[in-house]
Amino acid sequence: MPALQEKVISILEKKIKLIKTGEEALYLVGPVQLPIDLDGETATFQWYCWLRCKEVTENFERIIEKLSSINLAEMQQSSVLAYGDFHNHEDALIRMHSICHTGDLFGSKRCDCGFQLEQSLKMIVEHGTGALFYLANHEGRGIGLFSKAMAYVLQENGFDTVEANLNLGFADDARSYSDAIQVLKALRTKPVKLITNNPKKLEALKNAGMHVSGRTPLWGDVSEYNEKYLQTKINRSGHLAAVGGCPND
Ligand SMILES: Nc1nc2c(ncn2[C@@H]2O[C@H](COP(=O)(O)OP(=O)(O)OP(=O)(O)O)[C@@H](O)[C@H]2O)c(=O)[nH]1
Repeated sequence: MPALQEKVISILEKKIKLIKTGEEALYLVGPVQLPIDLDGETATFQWYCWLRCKEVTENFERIIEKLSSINLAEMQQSSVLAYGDFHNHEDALIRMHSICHTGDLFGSKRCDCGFQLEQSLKMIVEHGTGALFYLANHEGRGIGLFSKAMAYVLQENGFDTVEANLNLGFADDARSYSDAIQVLKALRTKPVKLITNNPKKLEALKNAGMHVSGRTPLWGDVSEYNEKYLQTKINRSGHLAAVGGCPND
């Protein structure tokens, strides 16, 4: 093997972790220092990304060699931004954030996702220790971007969010947290406090054996554009309303 490749492999294999999940494996790469701008202040997170593979091996060279022949850009990967002493600190705040192309990237006001993404990062930094998991296979609550566009068309024709998903043949919520939880366990075993309004996320963590010490709600950025969406989350999807009532009361 040429010298450069050996060098590349020796650099990378120190930064890869194998997480066995039954017959398959997750390969976690990181940490990479990621300085992030939050309201003009720079906060440096430790960024990790993971990939699920059928092959289970500690010979990471095999995995690195395969990368250029699989079209990873066609299937987005999930990642996590950890902050502070995430492994050891007694008290950590975490967010399991479902990808939202329209809200997170475009700043769409039809949902509250973009607001929640930015706010969660700020809350984690303020808290001192935590992590934000950015779950790339969760678009549209697990239906994918193209189907979400169709769901939006239905919503523009009188359907609510839940009805739109159901009428397209999907479950209301098809998200799985299992890979993210495996990664969380690899990074931290101490208790976590979850930023969410969704009790299903708490259940997923508890059912997987994580010690969840509590929940921090996150409502906000209510507008005429997302009012109905937020109400539907509370009335039909089981989200816990803000203290004192619905977020737009
Ligand atoms: N199918 C569908 N998905 C949507 C819609 N608006 C936002 N989403 C997706 O919903 C996901 C976020 O789920 P939410 O139900 O808003 O919130 P949650 O993650 O369950 O709960 P929180 O932790 O409190 O944010 C993201 O993946 C968005 O892409 C919509 O109108 N239809």
